[in-house]
Amino acid sequence: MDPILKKYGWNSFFEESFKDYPDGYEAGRVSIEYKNGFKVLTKDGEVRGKVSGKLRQTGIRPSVGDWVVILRDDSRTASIHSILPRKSKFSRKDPGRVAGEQVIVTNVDHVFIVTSLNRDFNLRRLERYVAIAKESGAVPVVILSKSDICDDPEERRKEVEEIAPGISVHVISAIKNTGISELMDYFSAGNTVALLGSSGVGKSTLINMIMGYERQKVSGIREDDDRGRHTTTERELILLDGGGIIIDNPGMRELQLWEAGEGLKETFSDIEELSRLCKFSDCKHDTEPGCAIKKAIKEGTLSEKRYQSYLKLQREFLAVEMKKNIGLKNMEKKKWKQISKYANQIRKNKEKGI
Ligand SMILES: Nc1nc2c(ncn2[C@@H]2O[C@H](COP(=O)(O)OP(=O)(O)OP(=O)(O)O)[C@@H](O)[C@H]2O)c(=O)[nH]1
Ligand SMILES: [Zn+2]
Repeated sequence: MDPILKKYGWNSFFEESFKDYPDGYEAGRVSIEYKNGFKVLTKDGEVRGKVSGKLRQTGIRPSVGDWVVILRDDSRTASIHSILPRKSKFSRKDPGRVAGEQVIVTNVDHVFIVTSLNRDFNLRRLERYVAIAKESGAVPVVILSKSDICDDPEERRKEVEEIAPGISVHVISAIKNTGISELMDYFSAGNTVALLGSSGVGKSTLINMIMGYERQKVSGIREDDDRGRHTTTERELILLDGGGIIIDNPGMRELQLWEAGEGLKETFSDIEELSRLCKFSDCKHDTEPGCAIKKAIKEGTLSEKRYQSYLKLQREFLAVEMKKNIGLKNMEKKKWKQISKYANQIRKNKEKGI
């Protein structure tokens, strides 16, 4: 396996889907998305990648983090022929389309869910982020930041561990430089970490500390101005000196539960398990007798707030699913409209003898 690609996160999973490509095709990882192209890291350095006509037709666009298959035009430019299957994927509803999916980043191994130990601390929001992270296929890690301004960080840690069983929780302070060296274990060679969290929780500060220097804002880099290209996002996949990969990730703030069926179930596995104990298999956990959820709430083994949070996220998820279906139906309608228009045209041409 190529040692340089390995540094960028290449592994047997991607190798397996790449192995049947003929000679001349190369694998590379998308590190930045520009308005009309991508920066792709290859074993021979960076190239500027453009999506091939065939890939464009599929409607699937590469995202930061993707492993892509390229054919070079020359040493610095290449066309992107395909996207290798993704190990994990963060997406949200495309703000520009009714029910379009916008993939934000892919192939993330660990996602740091950062929340600060001040007013931002909110167990319900954490549950939501954990569900999104689980659904993506990445492993969630909770980072409780700014412990220096919290009276009882260990108490908060316990609360988080309760709602997110099995998930690692780290308490850190950038000011006091505590808890950060433990995070370095996640930056082993080839492992990709992305950060998720509200504005102001200290994500940039943490990235700077991990990188060991004050990183320039990606948006400030305008290396392509001379050719009229600009970065469209501030997202960048960065290789750390000590190995490991970090995706600096402003866009992840507005993530919705785009796809969260399994992620939601896993996050609330306690509730899912309880509901299996209800007397009726279609129990609405409302007024039915023998309801295990109502019983657990009454006995204090399940918190009412957690149950409400579960219901809320489930409603949100169902609403998105509905929108998706409406979007699909509209797409279908449009397609048939086009087909009948085309058929009419053919008929008219025939009548005219064209
Ligand atoms: N008290 C305290 N403040 C911190 C700590 N880490 C970061 N801050 C401060 O929190 C503020 C926000 O930090 P940022 O790193 O910019 O937060 P961010 O999450 O990157 O915010 P966005 O870029 O808006 O997403 C800054 O004023 C930091 O100095 C910490 O450990 N303790
Ligand atoms: Zn029930």
